[in-house]
Amino acid sequence: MIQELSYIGIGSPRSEEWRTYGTGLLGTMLAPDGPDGAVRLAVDDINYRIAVHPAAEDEFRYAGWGMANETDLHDFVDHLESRGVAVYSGEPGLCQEREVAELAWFEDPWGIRHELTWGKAATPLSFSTGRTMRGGFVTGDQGLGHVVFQVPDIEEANRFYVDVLGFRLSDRINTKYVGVRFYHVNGRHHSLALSEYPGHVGFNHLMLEVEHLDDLGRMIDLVDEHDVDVMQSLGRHTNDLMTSVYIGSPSGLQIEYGHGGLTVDDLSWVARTYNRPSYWGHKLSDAAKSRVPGIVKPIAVDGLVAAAAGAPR
Ligand SMILES: Cc1ccc(O)c(O)c1CC[C@@H]1C(=O)CC[C@]2(C)C(=O)CC[C@@H]12
Ligand SMILES: [Fe+2]
Repeated sequence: MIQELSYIGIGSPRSEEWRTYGTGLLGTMLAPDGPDGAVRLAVDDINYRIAVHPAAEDEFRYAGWGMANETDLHDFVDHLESRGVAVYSGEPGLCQEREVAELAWFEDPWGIRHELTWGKAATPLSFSTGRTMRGGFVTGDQGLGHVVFQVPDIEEANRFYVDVLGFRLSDRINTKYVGVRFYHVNGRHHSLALSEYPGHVGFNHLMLEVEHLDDLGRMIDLVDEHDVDVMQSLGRHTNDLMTSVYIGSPSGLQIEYGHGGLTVDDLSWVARTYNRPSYWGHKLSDAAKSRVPGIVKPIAVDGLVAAAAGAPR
């Protein structure tokens, strides 16, 4: 079973800007660069959890999921193969770069790459925040945070992520405009959410949760000192009760910066359907309305690009 969201990687022409964005605004810690010059950021004593690889265009590269141990990883790979998923084992050089003991990877039906790992390197007492903060990030047995992908077909995605990968549904939010499903793999209300976006596949946001409301408030104060837009104003979500703000980044994806998220207990949890995303706030800014929602690409349909075939952008 997948235990946690462990790390993520993106590619970006503006990777260098993540040094000041990551430390001065997010409050993450700069870790040593990767072998390709990737900017790497730590949010706790795990050596790094966010990698921004230099690339010609913004792209989602991979999400890394942590397994409990080597037996669990091997059993899970066997399970995936029995369900017809092509799984590739990570070469020693790749394991070294990700700083994990072992790695296996596969792609979802639309090419979103997932890496299954165990034994990621940690250095006790190594973490300190990149800017002055009252506390740190909420990680531990809740993992890095959560990732949200846009997929062209939410029902097909649900079959893959739930029936094959074992993500557990926390709840759904269905509005006039969008359908989103939220999934947990540990106490965190969701480590993964999927939003339906016909004709497209995308990476909308990474959520990082801080222990103290003050550190969310101060981040909002600091936005003006960086070349960054607020995409959704401060608000509180109906399902996970998270108080958060969404900001842009140098690389297309958004960062949801939150505090006070709910934890779930599988023994008693019952999935609900909500008809609105937030109790209050989370107003879309003009910047958000004028921009593509994340690192979003049209998917190929019968050799044509969906956008060219008339799908909504
Ligand atoms: C509604 C909600 C609850 C908890 C969260 O952590 C969270 O990020 C959200 C917002 C999800 C958000 C949305 O509702 C509108 C459509 C969005 C912008 C997408 O296309 C992906 C994320 C989606
Ligand atoms: Fe979120």
